[in-house]
Amino acid sequence: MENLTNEALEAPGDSKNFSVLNCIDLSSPDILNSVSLLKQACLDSGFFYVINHGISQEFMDEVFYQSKSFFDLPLSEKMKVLRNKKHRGYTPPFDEHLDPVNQIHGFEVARAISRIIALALNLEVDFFDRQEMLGKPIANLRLLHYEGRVSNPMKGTYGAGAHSDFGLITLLATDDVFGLQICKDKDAKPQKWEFVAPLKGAFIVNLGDMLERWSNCIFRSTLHRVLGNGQERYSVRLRTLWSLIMIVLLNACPPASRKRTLPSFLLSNVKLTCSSGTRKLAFFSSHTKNDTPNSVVNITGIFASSVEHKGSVRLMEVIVMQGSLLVHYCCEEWSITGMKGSILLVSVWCLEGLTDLSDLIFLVFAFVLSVGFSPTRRLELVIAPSSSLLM
Ligand SMILES: O=C(O)CCC(=O)C(=O)O
Ligand SMILES: [Fe+2]
Repeated sequence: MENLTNEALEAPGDSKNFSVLNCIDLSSPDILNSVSLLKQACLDSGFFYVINHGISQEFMDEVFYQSKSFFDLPLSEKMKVLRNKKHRGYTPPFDEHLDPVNQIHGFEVARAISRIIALALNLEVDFFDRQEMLGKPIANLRLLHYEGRVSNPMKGTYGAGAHSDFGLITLLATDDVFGLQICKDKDAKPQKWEFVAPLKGAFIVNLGDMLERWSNCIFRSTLHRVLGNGQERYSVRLRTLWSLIMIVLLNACPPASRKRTLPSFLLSNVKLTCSSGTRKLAFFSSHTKNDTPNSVVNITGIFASSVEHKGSVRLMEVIVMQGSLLVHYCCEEWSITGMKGSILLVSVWCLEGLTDLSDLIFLVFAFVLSVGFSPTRRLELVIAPSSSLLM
């Protein structure tokens, strides 16, 4: 457990406890300036503010008002809308409530930001904002209520524990109570946590793990957490993922090396035949400059086959949004004097409730077969309910 004093909980009067974030004005005609500010922020912490996003203050005030009214209801009332198996509804002690109307507003902001992100990655402006990507995004809107408890990091109690968000980007609106902290370097000892100040009318935006991966670890998905200081706190969070079905194949360099080359992206469509029929998939791959384009991804038969990197499979990650599933697959070769092998790690995160187990089994085995499983490989399969991720 980290070695923290209660200073971390004090209302941050001292500016050195703050992270100074760039502010992107979505209404600004100076797009080059926005791209530059956003790129700087994405390289630094992956956190920034957006202002003039087109969602009115009156609307946000109403959202917070409704949120507060809901959380003020007696528990018995709230339990009537207990979350369902798709994780929609009330979740004690955290509360969530899906409002599709509000999501439409949020998507427009996410779309506008994704266009600037694309430019910052030297991609076509509509790279992320196209039908396959954000056409029918999976998104998750939460109204969060932190009861007025005082967190104690030394005892491991938090408003929300340290995590990074998965997905593309997260939009966060908070009231004016401090609590959100980021840690730019998770490996630093001791870790340094900085407050992100609430900014009236702005959304705090942070990049998710997927964007970190897609950008070859250049853009950051930063660890963050929420500390309670005794005051009640409300926030509204929209996480955007992608369209319903998508495969992302990445021939990423080992994360440890954090190689600093911008990937180029290749987009094509493949068909996947699985237990519930043929599905059209948007297929994305990235490759580093050293790879020969197209040799990186070799699609055979019904599924993508292994990723070649200088003749051998080095590291491959496949992330599949299969309706409600997110499968994260990683194959890494190791070699210790005289011994060689590889590790296969398949994590299956069930985002919306596991509805079709046969699809899941199919996917896992397709992955394993596609790289040629051998006894020297260790296979780890992690199936985690979404609630453990959606903290
Ligand atoms: O409430 C906040 O300030 C942050 C919430 C958060 O990080 C999350 O829900 O992923
Ligand atoms: Fe988060």
